[in-house]
Amino acid sequence: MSDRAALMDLMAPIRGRVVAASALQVVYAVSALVPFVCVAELARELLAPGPPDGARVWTIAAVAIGGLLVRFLAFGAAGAIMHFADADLQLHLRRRMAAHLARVPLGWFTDRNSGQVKKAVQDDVREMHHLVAHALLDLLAAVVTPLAALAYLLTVDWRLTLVTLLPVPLFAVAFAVMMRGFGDQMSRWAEANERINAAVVEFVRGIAVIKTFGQTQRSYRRFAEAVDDFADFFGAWVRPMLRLSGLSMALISPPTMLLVVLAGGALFVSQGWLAAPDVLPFALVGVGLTAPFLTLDMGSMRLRRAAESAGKVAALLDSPVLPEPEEPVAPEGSRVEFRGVGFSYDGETQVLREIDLVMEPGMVTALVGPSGSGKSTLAKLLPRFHDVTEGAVLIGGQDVRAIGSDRLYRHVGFVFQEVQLLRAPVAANIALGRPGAGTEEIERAARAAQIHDRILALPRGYDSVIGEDAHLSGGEAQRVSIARALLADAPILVLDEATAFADPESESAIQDALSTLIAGRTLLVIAHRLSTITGADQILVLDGGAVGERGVHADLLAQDGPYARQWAAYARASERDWTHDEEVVR
Ligand SMILES: Nc1ncnc2c1ncn2[C@@H]1O[C@H](COP(=O)(O)OP(=O)(O)OP(=O)(O)O)[C@@H](O)[C@H]1O
Repeated sequence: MSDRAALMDLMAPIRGRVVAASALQVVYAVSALVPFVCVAELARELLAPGPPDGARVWTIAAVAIGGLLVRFLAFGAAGAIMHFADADLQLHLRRRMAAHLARVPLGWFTDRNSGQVKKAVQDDVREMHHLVAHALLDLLAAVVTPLAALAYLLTVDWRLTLVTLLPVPLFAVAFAVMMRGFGDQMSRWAEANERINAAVVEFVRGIAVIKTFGQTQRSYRRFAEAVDDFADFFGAWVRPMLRLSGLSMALISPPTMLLVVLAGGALFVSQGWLAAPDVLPFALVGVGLTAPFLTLDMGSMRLRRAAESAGKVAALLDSPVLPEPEEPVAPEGSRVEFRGVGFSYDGETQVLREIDLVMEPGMVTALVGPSGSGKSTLAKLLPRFHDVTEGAVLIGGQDVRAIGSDRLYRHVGFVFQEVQLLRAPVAANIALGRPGAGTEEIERAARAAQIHDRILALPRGYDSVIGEDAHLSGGEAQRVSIARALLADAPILVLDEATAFADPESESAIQDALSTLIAGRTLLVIAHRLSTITGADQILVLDGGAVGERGVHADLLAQDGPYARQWAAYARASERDWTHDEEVVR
């Protein structure tokens, strides 16, 4: 769907009101002209030879006042209707987006997509507001008033009307020359801008490294060069354009228009083609004929931007949702089974293939393997962050796709690397695990997650709002999310153990919290710690998306394959870490 079609589509719920407001705006735009026309007509009447017609004079005066009244009423009504319609549209769109986002797969919320959501919900909807509430009506008035003026002038004298319009073709030529190669120049402009941005980002991001290695001058030079390039290019492009733009704008400016009208009028009167008072309407109304050329440019740019934003909102609303089962089933028990599971993010690259895995209740299954081998992807298929592209994932004998999401999350808890805390009180953040949980239960979970004391030390304890009066370290945030999972008390838990490495100070606290969390649960863990790996009931060694080896630690070591080699590397690394810690302590 094109952006423009998307815009029309999104505005469908308020179409009726847009039409009504546009009609009122047309009335406003025409009536805006009425007082000027009346003054011109009055002058023609009074200056005409012979005594003025009193009744006609009064009628003109009445029409002028009536026009003024209608103008104000129509303007107010059109604006009010559009503003109410706009408020409804924004609410409607944001509700639609929220409803849609509640149904997209959890795995869709990557960094990129979250940024996109923020932009669509805030900026893009606001951009559409500008269009609906302001630009559309302004654009309409900018076109209708001059058209009405043109129609009126044609009734006065069509020849002088044509003369009045003389500057328009000249303006068109100057404008066309100015816009030659505009597309190319715009893309060069964007490129130059991008280079500056990249240089700024490099400079700011790397500031610590840059300073440490004494590279400030060099890095700054790159930024300065990018800025100089940009300034040169911009100057070369814009200088001749400014001259042309000045010329074209001067051609259709009111003084030029007045000059043309008066010169043409003088000629017409001297030749006896027109009575002198008949020049007056042209001087009063004709001068504004070219006004839309000045505003149309701005209006059409806004329209384009709003259409672009609408395209992004539509794309968001179009992102595929996770199908919910019509008649959800209940899993019987918490045995987990991956049956011939294959998965691809993009439909082309196979990230997982032919995964078979059974996890009996209470069993610890460790996933190991090199970076990119598919551990996180596999783990995330269980809480249905994505749907498998081949095979099936079953819990308690039921396909996860047939279990309603509410029930699924009561069965499967997860603690992943990217800790998600809401801007809400700490207690509410923990209670997400089980809405309706009492204070006592929340505190018990926090205590078990080794975070209770830290929460009490916050300015308002459990009522402190995350991100406002509660600023938690990475490790503390992890413990809050562990408390949440503890409270949810799901029998199956998916865990990325790397969480434990994020914050060395609280590592042992996190370890204790995790041991409490995993006790007695069926656990699928992306394992990083020797103790978890050696103690696991089964270890899956992933290699390029397939299961390379599987078994318990001792058996795998005895096989002397990839696992044994990886293990040797782990052991060396952790020994080194340990020695390092010792040194620090000493
Ligand atoms: N959201 C995504 N969209 C597309 N491809 C992805 C996405 N997430 C991961 N991948 C790709 O899938 C493959 C497996 O990634 P995955 O994160 O599952 O591996 P991993 O074994 O957990 O790696 P690590 O130990 O580094 O976290 C990689 O090639 C990765 O680039």
